[in-house]
Amino acid sequence: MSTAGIHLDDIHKTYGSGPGAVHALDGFTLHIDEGEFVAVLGPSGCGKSTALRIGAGLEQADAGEASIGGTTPAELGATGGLAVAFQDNALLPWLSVRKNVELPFSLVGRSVDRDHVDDLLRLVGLDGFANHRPAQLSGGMRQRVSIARSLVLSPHVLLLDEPFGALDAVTRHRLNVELARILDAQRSTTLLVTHSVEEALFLADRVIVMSGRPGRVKREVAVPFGRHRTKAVMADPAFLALAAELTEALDDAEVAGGTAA
Ligand SMILES: Nc1ncnc2c1ncn2[C@@H]1O[C@H](COP(=O)(O)OP(=O)(O)OP(=O)(O)O)[C@@H](O)[C@H]1O
Repeated sequence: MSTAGIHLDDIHKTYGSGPGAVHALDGFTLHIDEGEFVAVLGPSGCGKSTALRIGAGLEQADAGEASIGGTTPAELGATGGLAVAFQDNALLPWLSVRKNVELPFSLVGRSVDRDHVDDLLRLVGLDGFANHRPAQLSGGMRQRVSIARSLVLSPHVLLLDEPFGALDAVTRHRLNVELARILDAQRSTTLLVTHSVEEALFLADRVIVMSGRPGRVKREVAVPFGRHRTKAVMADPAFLALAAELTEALDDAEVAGGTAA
């Protein structure tokens, strides 16, 4: 087994009980190799975030096993080896941009690496905003702070739950390019939950399509482009063909599983 690969094995998860119980995952299995980037697509409510939260140790599976290189996600998270970024960027409003990005150092009891924080702020285009508070930033800028914070400890494992979902298309694409560049330098094992087929294909080494709830892996596509992708790849006939294939698989999953969350 790889040292920092993500292993979700035969995961079952039901919320609640009785007639109102929601069967979110039923035998969900996903293995991500060390350094690999996997994007997960699926109908709304199919259990994507549930799978990610179980992989992050934020939620317990009813049955099945979540492990990362032989340890539990919670143990890895406690040492800073695992980081999560959500769409709701959850910055602390009373702290500056810099202090928000530095926060994970104190959470794991490490001294702040100011040079690394400076590098990250530069990489996400926020070096002129280090002393601003979140309320003084646009939504896209706050999202970049959140991304920088998730990367600051150079985590082995990065879990991204729709981190760009609330952004306009132009900002979203720019952040996709920035993230790809950062992950080129810092090879975190990455799981991205997204609703965007193009985002999945632009960023990932492999794309998974889940079925409607209870979610299982329904389709899997290896992305045949190297890292160092530029916008031009999105016009490549192979990219367009894969985007069409994944969109169809997603439509089929919605029809088969219904969309009620
Ligand atoms: N804490 C919870 N309590 C009860 N039900 C929950 C909870 N979290 C998720 N669910 C339910 O489990 C199902 C799967 O939710 P989940 O958030 O994993 O789906 P998703 O695929 O990420 O959806 P979306 O794409 O809309 O974000 C949904 O029906 C949701 O309502």
